[in-house]
Amino acid sequence: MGVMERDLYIVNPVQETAETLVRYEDVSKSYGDVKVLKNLNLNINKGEKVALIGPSGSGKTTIIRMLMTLEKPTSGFIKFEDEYLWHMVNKKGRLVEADEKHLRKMRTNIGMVFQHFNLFPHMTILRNVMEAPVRVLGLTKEEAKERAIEMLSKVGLKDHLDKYPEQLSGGQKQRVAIARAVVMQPKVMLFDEVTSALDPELVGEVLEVIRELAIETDMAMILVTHEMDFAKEIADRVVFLHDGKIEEEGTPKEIFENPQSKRLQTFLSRFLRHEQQIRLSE
Ligand SMILES: Nc1ncnc2c1ncn2[C@@H]1O[C@H](COP(=O)(O)OP(=O)(O)OP(=O)(O)O)[C@@H](O)[C@H]1O
Repeated sequence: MGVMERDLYIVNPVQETAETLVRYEDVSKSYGDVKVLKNLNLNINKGEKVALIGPSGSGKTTIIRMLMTLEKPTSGFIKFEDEYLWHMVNKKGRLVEADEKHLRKMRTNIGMVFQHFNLFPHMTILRNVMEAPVRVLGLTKEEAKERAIEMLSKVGLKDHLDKYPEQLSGGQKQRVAIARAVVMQPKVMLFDEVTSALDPELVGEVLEVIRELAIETDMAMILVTHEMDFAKEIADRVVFLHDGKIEEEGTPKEIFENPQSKRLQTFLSRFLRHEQQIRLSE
């Protein structure tokens, strides 16, 4: 790819196309006086797998929490297909703040897996996965059960349906959490550092499940991750954030093999040094 094309890609003109699923339009987020996201413009296409990388505090988690409707943007718009997430058109045809009903409807398109599994401790694994399809989608118990068993089989937990979360390892719990989100058939799945609370030997099994989902499904995925090899392998696009802004973005090959900005180069070299240290100490 020539230099000009690459430069254009970094600048990211974020044109909306028929393929656009999610679009952050000039989105800023502040906590008090602290601006943690600064005029973010970002397109996520249907089915696209996007990895968000960057130093601690650069705003990665905030980006996906706003999409999950857990944090409200201070300014700007988040478009989801033909609608806005945090806004809706009222009877007079004006764009106004979304009400709870609108947010609830929009949320059904979005699935999220957190660092900590957030399973219901008093429910079996099967009930954990069946609960939302019955309550939110209105499926019958039988339909939800069938769907849940299929999903739990996919993540390798068919033999644990009647167990409770406390009887499972961290890796298994995280696989249940993934099944619980994916069973809703969202259009986009959000993964927020889903392996960072796990013992190192359990990381692989969770990444493997996500990798398979990435290959098999046409859901879009946004992953906040510190697993660079994983990002390299499954992402269509990698977005590097620094201090609340997109500093650089590109294909994994561009970002990891030919980083342009000094900050990205520094970030990656620190990361590699850190990984080498871990390997040496093992
Ligand atoms: N509820 C909150 N109140 C105040 N400040 C917050 C809140 N949530 C996040 N922040 C701040 O916003 C900034 C961005 O946080 P965010 O979690 O999005 O970063 P991050 O890139 O995901 O970092 P990390 O890799 O450490 O998770 C940080 O400085 C954080 O301290």
